[in-house]
Amino acid sequence: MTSTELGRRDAAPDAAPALTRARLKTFLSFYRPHIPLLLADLACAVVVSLTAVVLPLCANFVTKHLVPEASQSLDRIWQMGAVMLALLVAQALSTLFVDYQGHVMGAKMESALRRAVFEHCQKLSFRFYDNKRVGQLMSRITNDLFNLGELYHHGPEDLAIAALKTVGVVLVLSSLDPMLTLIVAGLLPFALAWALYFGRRMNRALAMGRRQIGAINERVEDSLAGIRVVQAFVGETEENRRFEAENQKFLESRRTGYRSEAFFSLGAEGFPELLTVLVIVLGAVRVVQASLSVADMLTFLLCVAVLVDPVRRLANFTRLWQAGYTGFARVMEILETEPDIRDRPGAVAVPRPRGAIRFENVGFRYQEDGPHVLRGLNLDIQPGEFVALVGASGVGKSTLCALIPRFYEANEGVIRLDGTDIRDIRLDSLRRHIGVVQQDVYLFAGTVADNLRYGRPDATRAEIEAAARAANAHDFIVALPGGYGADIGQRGVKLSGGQKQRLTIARAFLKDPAVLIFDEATSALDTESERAVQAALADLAQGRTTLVIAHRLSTVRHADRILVLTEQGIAEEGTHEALLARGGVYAGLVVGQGRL
Ligand SMILES: Nc1ncnc2c1ncn2[C@@H]1O[C@H](COP(=O)(O)OP(=O)(O)OP(=O)(O)O)[C@@H](O)[C@H]1O
Repeated sequence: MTSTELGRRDAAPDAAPALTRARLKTFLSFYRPHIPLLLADLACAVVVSLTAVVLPLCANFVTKHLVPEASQSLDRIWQMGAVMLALLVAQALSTLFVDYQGHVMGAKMESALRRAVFEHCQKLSFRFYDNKRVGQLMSRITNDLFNLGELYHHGPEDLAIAALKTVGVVLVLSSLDPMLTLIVAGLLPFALAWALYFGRRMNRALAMGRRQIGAINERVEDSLAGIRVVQAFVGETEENRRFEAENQKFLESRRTGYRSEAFFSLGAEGFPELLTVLVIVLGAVRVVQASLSVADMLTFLLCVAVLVDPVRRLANFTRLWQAGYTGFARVMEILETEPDIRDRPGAVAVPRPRGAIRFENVGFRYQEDGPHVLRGLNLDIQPGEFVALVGASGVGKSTLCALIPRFYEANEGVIRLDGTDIRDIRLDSLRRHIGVVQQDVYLFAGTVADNLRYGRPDATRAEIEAAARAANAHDFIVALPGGYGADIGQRGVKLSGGQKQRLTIARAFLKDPAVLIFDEATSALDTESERAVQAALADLAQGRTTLVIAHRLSTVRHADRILVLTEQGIAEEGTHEALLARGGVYAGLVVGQGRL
């Protein structure tokens, strides 16, 4: 399945997907590590069901046989009392086990699947995330998996208890009065149909509610993450309106859900009452006709109470199945999405490369049927060379750089690092040797030190400080309240643009890559910050191959080589002076920026 297909699925109605044999097999396979617990859970479910059936039988025995002979059997009544108490204890202990260990089993399965999904998400490429909404992914990893955990736990137990109780009770009742049993059992399908009908409507509304929660998540995330833009554009009213539209849809789904739930509960509570009245009236008639004893009628009444439980459980199972299986299918869609960028068979880890990069006839497009962003591109970069990439916005500078660490895979041609096709190098090894300082700086919520250490978790405090000094960041870091331990806020909001960029440079210093890709920030920094960033970059570039996507021509001046990218490919290359003298595209760009 492709990530585009997945993106479309999120917008599709939340219908439960078809249950195929293969899917069911996969669904059940997650029980495998928990078979002992599952069997214990089922054994307890058997105990719960049998005790529920045996207790009315005990009552029957006491009222039918022991009470009439009370003078000789008081002791036996006490004994029966003890037996019933023992049954109750067994039932209580089994219920306790099912409620506790059964839930733990479900939670373990849920958490293992959540880990698998999260780990799988880490492997999926940029292309997957280009087509995905984080809010919807979050709702798969949280809500969907919660529903699945519930199904894994309650599903087998509900089915086992419902089946055993129904069969047990019907057997007991038919041994007492087959005719009355037939009437009582004849009502069961109606009760079930009621429960299933309203249960299904309730589920549909619940599913709609879940989808709406995903949409609300998405809105909240988008709006709050972009709060600066919202406030700068005075977009609060529009944001509130868009949020409220989703919120209202959520309310509507809840309203529909609660209406069906009310009818569902009406059936769940009304059905036993109806059966009780029926058994009292018809039972009394049978007693008067001497075809039923009062003791048997009492047993009937006790059994009717037991019989309600399977109906409730079956309705509950359909709800769990609908929510859990839909969740399972949605989660499997992620797990079944093959990472499109993987290690080739036989790919190897390489030692620190010298840093020669070569593009041979490289072509790339983002969508299979989309336009080429790069086509027939040839490029040779020497180890240690400082190369600047310039060109109009959207010509593919960032794309070209993203192909080197294989964030995207070139569709045509070969890219080599020190002569080796990068697809023959293990992905982790390749990326470990390449440092990327992205244009839209991403810092994690946490402290300065945590962020710097990201590329090298074992870095010592001295190494972190050295990297920060090299990136011209040390002085501003120590001036922060808390210094290296200062909390920088979500995505580093408490720092300026230049400070954030210097932190990412320091992070790259610590990683010490052989190849450095620097996508310069387009947003203008003040002169001092720019100078600090430039000096840091110049230091960082020492002794490594550096590819800079330059938006400010001051970055370019001292480059060993400037590549001018146009839609037709590399149109010009040379030093700043040589290209100026040539009076071509580059000279035009320089004039356009008002700098010579
Ligand atoms: N993830 C993506 N999915 C689809 N198309 C994309 C994606 N990223 C970029 N593009 C398209 O590819 C083309 C090249 O984009 P790229 O970001 O490489 O240009 P650039 O030269 O780096 O631009 P800028 O100087 O503005 O950063 C553009 O037309 C852009 O719309």
